[in-house]
Amino acid sequence: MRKIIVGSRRSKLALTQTNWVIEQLKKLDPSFEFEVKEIVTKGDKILDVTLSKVGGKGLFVKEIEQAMLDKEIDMAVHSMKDMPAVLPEGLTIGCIPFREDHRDALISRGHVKLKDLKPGAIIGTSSLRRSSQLLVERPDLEIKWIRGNVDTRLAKLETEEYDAIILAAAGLSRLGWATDVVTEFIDADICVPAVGQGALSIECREDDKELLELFEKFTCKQTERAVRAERAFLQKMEGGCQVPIAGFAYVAENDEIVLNVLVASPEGHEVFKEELRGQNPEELGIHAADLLIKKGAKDLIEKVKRELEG
Ligand SMILES: NCc1[nH]cc(CCC(=O)O)c1CC(=O)O
Repeated sequence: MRKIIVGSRRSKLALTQTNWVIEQLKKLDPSFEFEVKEIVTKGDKILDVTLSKVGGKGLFVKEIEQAMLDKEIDMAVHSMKDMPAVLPEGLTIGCIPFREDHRDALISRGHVKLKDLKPGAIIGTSSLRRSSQLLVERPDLEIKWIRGNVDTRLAKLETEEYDAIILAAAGLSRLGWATDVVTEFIDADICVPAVGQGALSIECREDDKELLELFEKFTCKQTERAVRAERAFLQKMEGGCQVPIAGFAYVAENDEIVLNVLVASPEGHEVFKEELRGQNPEELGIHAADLLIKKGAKDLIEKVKRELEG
């Protein structure tokens, strides 16, 4: 019997997701044994700065990927939205399970909805994607950076001066928070979710045929097509983390993929937004990026980069 070593970050969300996936895989095929190996990543150690300032997404994933290449672990479960657009050679996303709620969730003191928050209300988020889109709706809001894991942020809403915070609905539900902690689920047309938000990514070595065969049974084809479109968009945009980029796709009844994308300026003054439909995920994602680039999104990205460097 093969024992699969599963690498996981030590955060409660990461371990919860990892253990949940292991339980599902065991049900699908009881012939494997699993062992979790905890890995502390750079992203977990740096808690005092905005993520976008210290290198963004890759931080949570890189060390885990290295352990996989070194065969210290065989697979890992990541939040899809923490995955960089390009994977290291030799590794692959072997499985994308059914997607949870893709939306962002507003949690406010006294359960006051977004449109009813008092002028100048303080919103806790460290995501440029969320802050810029909220500012489009409510330019008067004040954004205050907040860090820490989901439970820490919820605690800060009680103890620090935030009027509201925004978190991914999926993270909340995976951690066992009932939906009634959420004041308002924000629809994708108001706040386009992060690429991959609400989905999981199970990564393994490209040549691990045994695992890939097992993963086949746990893959959600529709989520996979949607996420592939989103990630093709992300890769083609090459935005880095200083510019708000968002992408969300779903598969409609006729099997067509509907992809919503957004690139915006950090303050929400400039917004490039599109909705496209198509059958081929990669073509659709690239097409979406090309459209935004043509409208000026790439110039905006370059401008923001120059401002940060200069
Ligand atoms: N940025 C951290 C992160 N990475 C994945 C999730 C949770 C949910 C998901 O899978 O999208 C979260 C928390 C959050 O954004 O609220």
